[in-house]
Amino acid sequence: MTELMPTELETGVDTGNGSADGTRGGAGGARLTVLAGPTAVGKGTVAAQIRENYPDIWISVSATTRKARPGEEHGVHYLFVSDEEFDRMIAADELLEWAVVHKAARYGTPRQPVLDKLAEGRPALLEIDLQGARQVRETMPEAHFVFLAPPSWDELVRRLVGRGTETAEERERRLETATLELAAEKEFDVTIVNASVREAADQLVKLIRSPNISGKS
Ligand SMILES: Nc1nc2c(ncn2[C@@H]2O[C@H](COP(=O)(O)OP(=O)(O)O)[C@@H](O)[C@H]2O)c(=O)[nH]1
Ligand SMILES: Nc1ncnc2c1ncn2[C@@H]1O[C@H](COP(=O)(O)OP(=O)(O)O)[C@@H](O)[C@H]1O
Repeated sequence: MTELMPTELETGVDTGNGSADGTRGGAGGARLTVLAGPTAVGKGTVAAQIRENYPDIWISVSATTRKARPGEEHGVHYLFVSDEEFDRMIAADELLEWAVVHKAARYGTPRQPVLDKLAEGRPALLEIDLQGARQVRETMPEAHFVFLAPPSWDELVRRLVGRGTETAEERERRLETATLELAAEKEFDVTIVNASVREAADQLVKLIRSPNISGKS
């Protein structure tokens, strides 16, 4: 695991030399980047910032069995599917990875769109939980694995409470999971500390566009 400083990130240069290893597109040297981190660290916020400002980066739309929240659109934020449809996707081997998250609902990454984007040479980003990141590491070890960390534990709790989308009981459960997730930081190639959303997003974009980190070929 490497703690990347902004100056190191500046040096990430896309050589345009793609390879045919399945995780990098031929034309643009695009590679899959996986972003994970504890609940409420700001994964969704950083991903939204990238979606808005860097349209060249493709962000995977996950399938989920959870209900849509007000303002969420099918096909934009998630593919909201029934339990039966999720079962079918698993049985048909359509998911690159999937997991039950926060003991609440199932989430999974449709495989084909990811492979299509990488084949086109377009950089692709998955914003998924730790269990999913571990599965992708098994099947696509050449991907970039990026851990988004909070500036401190207290700030993580403040963000979770401040978001106001969970009950006190759900928050307790998420914080228990967060303790385990923070301990997994060392499994990742790079850590980005999400102090400022803009800076974290910019650092992540540099990584997404960079063909190599941590000595990966
Ligand atoms: N394994 C896996 N986790 C996912 C996927 N999509 C989203 N997640 C994770 O599911 C968790 C819950 O996401 P969400 O329902 O948007 O709630 P929130 O991020 O806590 O507001 C987050 O930790 C996401 O990273 C996916 O396709 N696979
Ligand atoms: N860098 C940051 N500084 C302050 N607040 C942040 C930052 N990043 C995210 N937040 C806030 O923290 C809360 C959790 O962010 P969210 O993106 O929902 O987390 P996650 O997707 O990791 O669960 C939200 O209220 C969001 O506005």
